[in-house]
Amino acid sequence: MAVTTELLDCPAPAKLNLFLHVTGRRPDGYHLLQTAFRLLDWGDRLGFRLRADGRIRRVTEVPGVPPEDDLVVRAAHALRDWAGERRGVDILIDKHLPMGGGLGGGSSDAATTLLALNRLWGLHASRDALEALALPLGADVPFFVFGRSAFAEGVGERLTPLELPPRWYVVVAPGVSVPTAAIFGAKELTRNTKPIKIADFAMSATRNDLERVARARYPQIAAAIDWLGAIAPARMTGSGACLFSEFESERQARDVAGQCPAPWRAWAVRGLDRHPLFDWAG
Ligand SMILES: C[C@](O)(CO)[C@H](O)COP(=O)(O)OP(=O)(O)OC[C@H]1O[C@@H](n2ccc(N)nc2=O)[C@H](O)[C@@H]1O
Ligand SMILES: Nc1ncnc2c1ncn2[C@@H]1O[C@H](COP(=O)(O)OP(=O)(O)OP(=O)(O)O)[C@@H](O)[C@H]1O
Repeated sequence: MAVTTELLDCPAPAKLNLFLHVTGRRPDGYHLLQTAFRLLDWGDRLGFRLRADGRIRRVTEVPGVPPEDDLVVRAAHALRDWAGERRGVDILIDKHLPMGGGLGGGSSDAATTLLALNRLWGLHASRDALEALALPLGADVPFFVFGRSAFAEGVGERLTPLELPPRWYVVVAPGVSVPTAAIFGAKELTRNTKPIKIADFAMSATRNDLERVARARYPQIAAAIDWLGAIAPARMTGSGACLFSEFESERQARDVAGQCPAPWRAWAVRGLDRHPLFDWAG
């Protein structure tokens, strides 16, 4: 029988890939990347309630994602098996991030689950241990556990902290959902960008190598990048579909977001330096 306890309410912030270079491909088909991750002050919210009976249940419907496939459920099982924990949890999801948006919504939900259950179950797992559990769940999940702006290499799991200036972003969702695997699998994708040094990272000297493929396949993405790009330099995040521009002030960002034509959606959001649950890993 479930025990009624307090709900632990936790944020699952979005990320942007400020740039994304594809530098190679591993024999297993996964791609070697260089990217700069930035957390955003905007995301999903998750609720966790302890269960004494050992069951792990997602108690909210997420359209298109059966509970057994949900990364939050898979993350909870991975952590419980690793720790030998006997208690369970009910998980509520309040989705705000567009799915298949390149904002890392599912990955961030999974990382928040690892961080929250580490606390709820009193496991005291180290950040390194949580990052190791995170990687099999998805290439972006270790970054959200790492919890700071980062320069990432490998498939995204080799993370170096990156100091970034305070910035605002306009994020535009062009109303399509992009399957990451199809973009990485495209024949026309270039996979030989020369590696850069972390110290050489600058927005103007980098790009998103996945953007050309996504633009060609999704005219809505091309049209939205062209609209935003006429106002400020604009770029796709991750494998799309969302795109963004960077601004120094909230006022500029809000002004541009307010001009976004329907049916596209736009948000003005602040870049974060730290994940709000940063202290929840040892
Ligand atoms: C595009 C990014 O969001 C950039 O941060 C990530 O590289 C994708 O991370 P993710 O959504 O967590 O992706 P995963 O769930 O691990 O992988 C989805 C699929 O994308 C492809 N994939 C992903 C990451 C990577 N470095 N190389 C790949 O080729 C693989 O076909 C994989 O089956
Ligand atoms: N909790 C979850 N929230 C969203 N998607 C989930 C979740 N669990 C599993 N998924 C699956 O993951 C897929 C990708 O969703 P997500 O929103 O993370 O994409 P994304 O923002 O493009 O991610 P990335 O930037 O990491 O490529 C969804 O289409 C869905 O099938």
